Amino acid sequence: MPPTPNPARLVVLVSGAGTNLQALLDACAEDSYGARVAAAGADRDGTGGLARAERAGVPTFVHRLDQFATRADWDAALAGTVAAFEPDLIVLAGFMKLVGRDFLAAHGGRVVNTHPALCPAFPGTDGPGDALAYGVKVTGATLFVVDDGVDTGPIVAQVPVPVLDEDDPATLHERIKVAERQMLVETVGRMAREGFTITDRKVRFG
Ligand SMILES: Nc1nc2c(c(=O)[nH]1)N[C@@H](CN(C=O)c1ccc(C(=O)N[C@@H](CCC(=O)O)C(=O)O)cc1)CN2
Ligand SMILES: NCC(=O)N[C@@H]1O[C@H](COP(=O)([O-])[O-])[C@@H](O)[C@H]1O
Repeated sequence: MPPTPNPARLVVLVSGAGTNLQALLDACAEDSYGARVAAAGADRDGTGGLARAERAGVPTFVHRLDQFATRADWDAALAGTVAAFEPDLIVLAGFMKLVGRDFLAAHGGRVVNTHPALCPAFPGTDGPGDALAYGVKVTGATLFVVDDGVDTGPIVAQVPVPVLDEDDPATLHERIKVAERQMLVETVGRMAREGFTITDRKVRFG
C-alpha cells in the first residue's frame, strides 16, 4: 500500500497498561495506515501506557486531578494540552476519567472512546464484571464518539465476544481486549483515511 499523504494526528489518552495504545503505535508504524500518534497523555503517573509511548519516541504528558484546584480546571488544562498537539482525532483508550464541558467544547465530535462491553449495555468502569454478573452469554467492545454522558455517544464500531462458563472478570476482559484492539486499529484507521459523519446518532465513514 502507498503511504498516505498528511496522516491524521492522533492524541491518545490512557490510564493503565496501554495495550490498546500499543496496537495503535504498531499500526501507525505502517505508512499506509494513514495516522500517527502525535502525543499520549494520562491522568496518573507511572502508567504502562506512557512507558510504551516513550519507547516509541512519542511525546507524553500527565495531568493528575490533584494538581488542579477543581475538576473544571483539570478538564480545561487537559483540553488545552491536547489542543497544542493539533489532533485530528483523540482516542480515549482505557482512560478512566470522564471528560467534561471544556474538553468537549474544544474537541467534541473528534473524541472516541473504546469500552469493553456492547453499549448501551454495561457502561462505566467495570464492563466485563458487570456483564458477567448479569449473566449475558455474549458481550464485546464498542468504539463510540464521546458525548457528555457516560458511554452514551454515537457508536462507530462494535465487536462481539463470547462469555464462557469458566470466566472471571479478568479472563473475560482479556478475551475482550484481543478483539477490542483489532476493532480499534481497523476503525481508527478508517476514520483517519476516510473521514466520518454523524447524523441522528448514525456514524458513517466517508
Ligand atoms: N464525557 C465522557 N468521558 C468519558 C467517557 C464518556 O462516555 N463520556 N467514557 C470514558 C471511559 N469510561 C468507560 O468507558 C469511564 C471511565 C471512568 C468513569 C468514572 O466514573 N471515572 C471516575 C474516576 C475513576 C478512576 O479514576 O479510576 C471519574 O471520572 O471521576 C466512568 C466511565 C472516558 N471518558
Ligand atoms: N470504561 C473504560 C474502560 O473500561 N476501558 C477499558 O480499559 C482497558 C484498557 O486496556 P489497556 O490499558 O491495556 O489498553 C480496555 O479494555 C478499555 O476498553
